[in-house]
Amino acid sequence: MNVNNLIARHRGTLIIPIVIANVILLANLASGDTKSWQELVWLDIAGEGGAALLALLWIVLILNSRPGGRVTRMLVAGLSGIFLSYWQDVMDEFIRLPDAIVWDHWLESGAMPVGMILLTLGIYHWHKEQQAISAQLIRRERIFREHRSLDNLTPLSGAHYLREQLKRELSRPDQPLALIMLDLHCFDHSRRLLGPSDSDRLLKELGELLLLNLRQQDLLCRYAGDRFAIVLPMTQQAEADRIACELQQAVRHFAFKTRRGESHFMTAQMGIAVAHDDDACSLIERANQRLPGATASWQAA
Ligand SMILES: Nc1nc2c(ncn2[C@@H]2O[C@H](COP(=O)(O)OP(=O)(O)OP(=O)(O)O)[C@@H](O)[C@H]2O)c(=O)[nH]1
Repeated sequence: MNVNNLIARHRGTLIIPIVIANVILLANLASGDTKSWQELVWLDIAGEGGAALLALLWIVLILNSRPGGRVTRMLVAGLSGIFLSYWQDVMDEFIRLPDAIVWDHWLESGAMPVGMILLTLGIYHWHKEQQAISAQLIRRERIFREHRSLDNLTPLSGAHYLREQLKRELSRPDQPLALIMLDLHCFDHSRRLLGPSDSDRLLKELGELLLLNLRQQDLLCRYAGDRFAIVLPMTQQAEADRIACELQQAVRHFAFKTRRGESHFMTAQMGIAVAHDDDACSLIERANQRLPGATASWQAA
């Protein structure tokens, strides 16, 4: 946990419970008498003090794992209420307040339920937020399932994973399956123009772009170099043609930004094969051969 970073990001949110805790401490000291050593009940101090410290720790953990914003503020406000209620409880163990004072009871009994309500609302909105994030990530889930076969640049799965997945898909009888091979046009020229670092980033960003244009069930792999493979389960020729066309448009309109801030445009060529009594290798071979200018010997690394 980087404390400096945490303080820099959430200074405003952190400072409020700390200032209130100090005000409560001063108010107790100003209004009451300190208890003698013999009067202290150590079990209560440990229980209430421990609970206050835990609530404080939760605040720090939440701030450390979340960006700022409404949901984070709600969670912190809820936990702050719980923390301040326990904090006043601990004060009672050290300082005796006159019977005429009632604000300590209000603080002890009021801050806890208010804190709980705010925390519940915060958790509810966090859950909603997480659902939205999960919906975004679900398309990538297939890619991250097999970490062993990830390509270390993009990171998409490679040719080996592609063959495994094709074998699995082709073993299901009577289910149409299409494969698109997408090859960047003249990427060698782009690589020389952009340099190794920018051209690597281009491949990475292009992978992201392609993913965004695919359906949930589709699988994107980096077959080799500047060639991507897209497995389209339950897909006939017409649908595969439409998806290939959309991907081609997406690549064409992608304005990659170089480190110098210039836009670099690419085009892609497609080879589409729909499975008919194929095994994984023959389907890949046919899709590769349908790329414009393809040679039969083209193989993944
Ligand atoms: N930056 C970068 N370049 C790569 C990577 N893998 C392969 N390349 C480059 O990709 C280029 C592929 O070149 P070619 O196979 O000739 O393809 P092309 O230039 O697109 O030619 P056509 O496909 O015929 O249009 C080569 O220059 C490789 O060095 C990589 O991981 N990063």
